[in-house]
Amino acid sequence: MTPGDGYGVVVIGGGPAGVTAALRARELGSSVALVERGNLGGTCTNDGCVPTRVLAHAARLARDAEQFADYGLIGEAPRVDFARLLNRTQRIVYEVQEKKQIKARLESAGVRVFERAGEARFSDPHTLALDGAQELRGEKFVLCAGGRARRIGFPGGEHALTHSDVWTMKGLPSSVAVVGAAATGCQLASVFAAFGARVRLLDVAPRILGGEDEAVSRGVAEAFGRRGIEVLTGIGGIERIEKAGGNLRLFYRQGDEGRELDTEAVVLAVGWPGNVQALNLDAAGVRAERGYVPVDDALRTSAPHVFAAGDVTGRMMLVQSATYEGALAAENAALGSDRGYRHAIVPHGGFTDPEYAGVGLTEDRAREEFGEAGCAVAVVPYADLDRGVIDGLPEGSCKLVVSRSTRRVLGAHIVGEQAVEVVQLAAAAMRAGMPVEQLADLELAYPTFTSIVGLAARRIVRELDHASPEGRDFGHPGAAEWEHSAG
Ligand SMILES: Cc1cc2nc3c(=O)[nH]c(=O)nc-3n(C[C@H](O)[C@H](O)[C@H](O)COP(=O)(O)OP(=O)(O)OC[C@H]3O[C@@H](n4cnc5c(N)ncnc54)[C@H](O)[C@@H]3O)c2cc1C
Ligand SMILES: NC(=O)c1ccc[n+]([C@@H]2O[C@H](COP(=O)([O-])OP(=O)(O)OC[C@H]3O[C@@H](n4cnc5c(N)ncnc54)[C@H](O)[C@@H]3O)[C@@H](O)[C@H]2O)c1
Repeated sequence: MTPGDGYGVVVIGGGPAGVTAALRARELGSSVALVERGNLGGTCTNDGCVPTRVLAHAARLARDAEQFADYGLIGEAPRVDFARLLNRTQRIVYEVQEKKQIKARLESAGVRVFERAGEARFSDPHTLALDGAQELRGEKFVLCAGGRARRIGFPGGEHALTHSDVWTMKGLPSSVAVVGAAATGCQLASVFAAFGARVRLLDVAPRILGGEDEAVSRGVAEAFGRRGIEVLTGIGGIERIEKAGGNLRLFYRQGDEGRELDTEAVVLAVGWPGNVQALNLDAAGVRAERGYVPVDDALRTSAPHVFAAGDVTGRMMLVQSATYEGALAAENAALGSDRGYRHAIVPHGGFTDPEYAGVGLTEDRAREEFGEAGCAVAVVPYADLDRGVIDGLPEGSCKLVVSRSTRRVLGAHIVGEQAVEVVQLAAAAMRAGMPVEQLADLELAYPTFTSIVGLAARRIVRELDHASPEGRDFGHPGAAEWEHSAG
């Protein structure tokens, strides 16, 4: 490729990673083109975070209405009009698009945008073929093609839906079997249950939310049980789906036994492979592995002129990480630099009821890395919070994991109201390298859910003080706390 021939940086994908990459590369002076096969916004705006969060908000409103009578409010308990809710969901996706004005923003920054351009595919290392025989040449490329819901092959699999099909449902199914109990599956199970559907949640893994701290898995599973969601973990796999009257019959294995359940809908949430196939990566010399594009810490693929960011790398499939990676890949592509990065402190969570969240090492991982005796752990129940009692939401707990030698926070894992917001405080403390004593000292606002992080930190400080040879004896841990529960 000769200088002046084509764009300095071509970005494939108009989701969070691609849009950030294009803006950053342009900011650094490159000529930039962005190709999106469909609508700008990616899974995040169109099919994932935004519409899912709308359903979670509606579920929250329905749940809050259950407290009306307790708080002296008179009114009928609402029923869901699912079709209307899905209209609202589409409306909000549109409003978020309108708010962001992604195309105008890219274009005013000087990015050439090819939207609804069909699948881009490499025809040689520096050329992309777009639908309609158009060609696009680039010196460097940033692959931000995201991922898609995995489909598993079994007889009758065509009767199963994915989360993308939920947006066009005609009405609320009376019963749903959600297969896959990680972030997507748990959120879907939670909202369907909140609207009154009978929900069965199945997973081959021994526990739901298998990537989270064990306390989070247990806390959410128990809470789901209290809400009538049947959690079926450790299944041997799905065998087939058959039509049975107006319903579906799902056959699955549990140990040596074949089992079945009848349900109106089956939704698969069994994984999220990268969108690699259509890209014809071989033509660019880019290696794909197990459905993703592997990258080094500088986000470089196996071809030195091609970078990748976001879900397509299979590293950390979250919006905040996709945007970080998009910016970094663009810098390395535009500047020819080699700056590396590994995700370490990534607060994340799910908008289930109750919410869950985590950041840093799980307790098990921390004990593996720092030794059994190297960690101090406190678990504070939400019931200790006055705010939990005030709002009638005492369910959940906050676990804080701290290194005994450095006194730094290694991880925080929360189940309970506003958990995804609360965890950000622990993340900030981790990023600042704050000793747990400083976190314990913060005069956090009362009465808030976030103050649970302070309670956990103070519990650990007391424990560490007790344990140190020069430590002073403050008496029973927790005795000097204003917020506590006798239970
Ligand atoms: C149900 C659900 C809920 C989620 N909720 C959250 C949440 O609450 N918080 C959070 O942080 N994350 C959430 N996620 C994850 C989040 O959506 C992703 O991590 C994020 O969208 C990744 O951004 P990306 O830019 O890498 O990919 P995407 O957002 O998927 O964007 C990739 C884009 O590339 C385009 N593309 C693909 N192939 C081609 C091609 N060959 N040519 C041209 N264009 C192409 C696609 O059309 C797409 O627009 C959720 C995911 C799901 C499925
Ligand atoms: N709130 C959020 O931030 C949010 C929400 C949704 C998704 N995401 C992100 O999107 C990515 C994909 O998440 P996901 O939940 O869709 O997929 P996942 O790959 O994280 O989990 C898939 C689940 O399906 C199970 N599974 C696999 N095969 C199965 C089978 N044959 N039968 C039964 N169970 C099976 C796995 O054990 C696992 O629990 C994740 O990285 C996640 O972080 C984030």
